[in-house]
Amino acid sequence: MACASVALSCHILSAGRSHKSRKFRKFFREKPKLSDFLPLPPAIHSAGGEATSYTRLPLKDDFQLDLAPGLSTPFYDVIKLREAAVPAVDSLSKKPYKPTGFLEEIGEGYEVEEEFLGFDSDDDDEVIFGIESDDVGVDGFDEDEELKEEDVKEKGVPAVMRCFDRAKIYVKAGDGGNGVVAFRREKYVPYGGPSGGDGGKGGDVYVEVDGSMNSLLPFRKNVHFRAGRGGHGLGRKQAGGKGEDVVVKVAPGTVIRESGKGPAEGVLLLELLNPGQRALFLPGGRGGRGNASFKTGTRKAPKIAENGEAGAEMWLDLELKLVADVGIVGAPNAGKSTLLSAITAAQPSIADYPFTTLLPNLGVVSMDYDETMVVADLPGLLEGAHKGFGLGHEFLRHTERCAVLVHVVDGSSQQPDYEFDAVRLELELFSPGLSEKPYIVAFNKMDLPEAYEKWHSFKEYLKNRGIEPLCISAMYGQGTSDVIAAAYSLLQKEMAKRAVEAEWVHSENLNHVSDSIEKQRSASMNDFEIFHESSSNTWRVVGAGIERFVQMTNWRYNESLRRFQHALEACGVNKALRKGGVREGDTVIVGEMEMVWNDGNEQPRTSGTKKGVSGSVKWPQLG
Ligand SMILES: Nc1nc2c(ncn2[C@@H]2O[C@H](COP(=O)(O)OP(=O)(O)OP(=O)(O)O)[C@@H](O)[C@H]2O)c(=O)[nH]1
Ligand SMILES: [Mg+2]
Repeated sequence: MACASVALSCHILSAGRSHKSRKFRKFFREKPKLSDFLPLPPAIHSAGGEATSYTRLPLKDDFQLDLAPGLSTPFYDVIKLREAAVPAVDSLSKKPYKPTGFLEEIGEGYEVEEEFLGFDSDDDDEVIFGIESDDVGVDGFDEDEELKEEDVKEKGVPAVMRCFDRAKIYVKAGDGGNGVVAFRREKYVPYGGPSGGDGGKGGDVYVEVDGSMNSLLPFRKNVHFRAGRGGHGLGRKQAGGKGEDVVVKVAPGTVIRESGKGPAEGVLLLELLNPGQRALFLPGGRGGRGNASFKTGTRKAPKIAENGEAGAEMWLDLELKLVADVGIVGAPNAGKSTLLSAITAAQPSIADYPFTTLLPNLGVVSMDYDETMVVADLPGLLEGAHKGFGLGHEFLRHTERCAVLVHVVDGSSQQPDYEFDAVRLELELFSPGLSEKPYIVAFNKMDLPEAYEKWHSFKEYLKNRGIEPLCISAMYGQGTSDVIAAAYSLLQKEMAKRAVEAEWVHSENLNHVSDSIEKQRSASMNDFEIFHESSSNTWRVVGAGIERFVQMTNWRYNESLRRFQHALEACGVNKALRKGGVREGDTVIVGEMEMVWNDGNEQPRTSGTKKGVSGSVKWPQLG
């Protein structure tokens, strides 16, 4: 599949509005004249691209209105956007357009200038947040095959697009190195004493936001991230080295969840928005102690050492949400990409068929030296997008991060007002929060007579609902400066509202996952629960502290057994088992260790002060 040749580019565009939009800038106030939108000759019509031969799918019939029987006016809730308006894949795999045109004098209202309008798609340094549509391999479509409505229900999203903004990875912190048992042997030093060094700490796992990344595609090939294990201790009290850290780099706007079991979403762990943010995610395991560390005044030659602590491990679900200020939404073919190309230097694919845009494109509008806003052009929405129809579902969630939405309505469609309502309904159904975002309505294609004719009634329709729409011709860059100004002013207001929230986000402790693991590691051994399975006479002792103790015990040394028995007695496990009614021969499981309970008197003595215990787990009966 064509995934391998995916061309990605990440840019924050420095250029502001495109050259062409400046040339054609013309503001209209209350009532625009049709002459304001004079169509240009075909050579220029493309404003970045002729539709050439890709007009196989109907343009205006993308929407159909289901009328209630006997009614000439459709109800709001029977609005239907056609589901089947999905392009043939082969048509997507062709170069969308390759325009090169020169302006000519075309009449009143336009500047006369020779100007290069197009770009060569071969050498374009494309400013998109995603992949070029000609590189996308989409299965299941044939150009010659007639698309039937029932064929295109819930559309499968190609693998490359799934990986673009979602990934599942495995991270593991390094295990601590083992401590060792060693004794100093030197001439003339008869009792040199213990000299086994401690193991080194395991490597940590960090997660860092890399500003140059704009997708999660790198995780298609790299799924496992393991930090290095700590070095084992050595003789002469030499400690092992620290394990190598691993840094998982993610794109700005990545949300990290613990992988959920089943279809349910896992627990939200981190939201990484800004480049440079770095979180210590999983701390490496502690190194095990060597026998030098066990030396005490009464125990001069201990023959015991610990294993290194196991590093924490986890499966994570990563999800990338766009971090754009303004999101352009609308039905397929409404002119969203054309608008983006008119107000920014982005050069998204534009063509006369629905679903030209498969992945979001980003562009930056710079009003002033330090006043910029990031605008995202999103794939078209159609009815049922909130349920996963078309491409909408994959990308609707990208709009969740946008502060402001710009609704582009195709003025030349049959019923622009119903198209607008349907898109709003889709947003609302996906998430009520989306429809509450501040938005601007841009009635597009005003250069076409059929759009011009409908503008007045559309405006009235929205005005009655308290909305003031703007009319534009994205193709000729007319009215787009009003859209920018309105979006920017809404954005400022929204940002002021969010300032308090942002403060909270910045003060958030990014290392909280690692902190909670550390906290769990320092859990007391006295904190445990006992579960009894009567059918198999099994007793399970569950507690982070005691389980960690078992994991770090190196059973190769005999003294480990004594220490373990002592720990079971001291932290009350034996007592609790006896109280629960444990009997001779029952199985006791602590962590990965399985033992048999022994009621006899052969139990090891735990300390000099105690005379022995009247029951203990017998060592060892490995399961
Ligand atoms: N006449 C005219 N045509 C326009 C205008 N804006 C866009 N178009 C045309 O409408 C068609 C669709 O434009 P796009 O920008 O690709 O539309 P889109 O909303 O991004 O479409 P999808 O990505 O498929 O959802 C193209 O043929 C454009 O040239 C406009 O202002 N006037
Ligand atoms: Mg588009």
